[in-house]
Amino acid sequence: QGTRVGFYSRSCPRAESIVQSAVRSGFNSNPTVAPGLLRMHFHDCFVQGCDGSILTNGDDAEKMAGPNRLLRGYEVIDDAKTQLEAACPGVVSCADILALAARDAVVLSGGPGWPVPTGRRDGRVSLASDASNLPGFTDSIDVQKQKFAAKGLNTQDLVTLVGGHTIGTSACQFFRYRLYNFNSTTGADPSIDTAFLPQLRSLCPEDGDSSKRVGLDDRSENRFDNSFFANLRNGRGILESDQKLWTDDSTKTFVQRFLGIRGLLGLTFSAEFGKSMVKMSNIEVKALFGTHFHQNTFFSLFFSTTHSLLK
Ligand code: HEM
Ligand SMILES: [Ca+2]
Ligand SMILES: [Ca+2]
Repeated sequence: QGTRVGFYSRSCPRAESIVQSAVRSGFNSNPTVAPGLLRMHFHDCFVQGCDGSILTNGDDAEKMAGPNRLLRGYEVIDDAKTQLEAACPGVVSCADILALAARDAVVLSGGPGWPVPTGRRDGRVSLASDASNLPGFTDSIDVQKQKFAAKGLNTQDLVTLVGGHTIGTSACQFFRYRLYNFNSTTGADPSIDTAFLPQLRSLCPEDGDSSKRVGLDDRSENRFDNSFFANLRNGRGILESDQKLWTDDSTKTFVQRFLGIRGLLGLTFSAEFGKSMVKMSNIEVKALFGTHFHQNTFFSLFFSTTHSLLK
């Protein structure tokens, strides 16, 4: 794929620990940067590949697009970049900082760690109009699957990665329409647990503040755990797109497997999450000479040569 674990082990040996300490100190002063950084990496990878394009400033840059406007944690990436430039000027890409920071954010939230392949090049293109690749909260399962498949991610990756909603929050604006006048018979989206509905309505009143935030994983928004999937089973998903993972048979099986439903081959969320994250973080990785093949060839030649020279 053009990336490999330990890419900076010679050129900037402290790279990973510098990112980790920046994420930790950002998290200590504001824990919401953890979900923020995980989501930022996802939004980077789905637009122009994992190339740091989400970080570019400008009136028409990606970060100005609707789905990106509420991203959080930019200050943590800036802090890590500043420290890395002091330690190893011009070596570590912003795309790699995002990939490492997403992993570190999951670990700080009590989730799994995984080795992050590095060696991404930063891109130069960042256009708000490209953000239409990103999945939307009203997307059907078919559309969600198509958008993930377009990035080389299968149905299991979709369910696993959306499991990232085990941490973090959503503004009322993205799901309030499910609570009032959703359809003429019941008033609310019928897939919402009837015991949960009054709670959601009091958190997001019909004429209330649309920027008010509600945990995506009810009662476990700070903990990277399995609870998100149990909430889907119980009709307690917050986003329409999340709750549909339970109504559609093709995705429901994976939710059930994460829940360890009897008769189905079990899947361990923490282990699968790391694997799917590595796949996601290799989306359209920029190569030095235009193709992945060339980049791989270049690096393996380069490293085997330097290695034998150093021996
Ligand atoms: C069908 C796919 C997805 C849709 C439609 C979707 C949509 C959303 C929406 C609408 C929010 C609320 C944003 C806000 O109010 O600030 C959100 C939050 C979040 N998303 Fe997703 N998402 C998807 C997949 C993913 C994936 C693959 C990841 C990571 C692997 C992810 C990680 C997060 C996190 C961590 C938050 C909380 C952000 C925070 O607290 O600041 N999402 N998502
Ligand atoms: Ca990108
Ligand atoms: Ca959780």
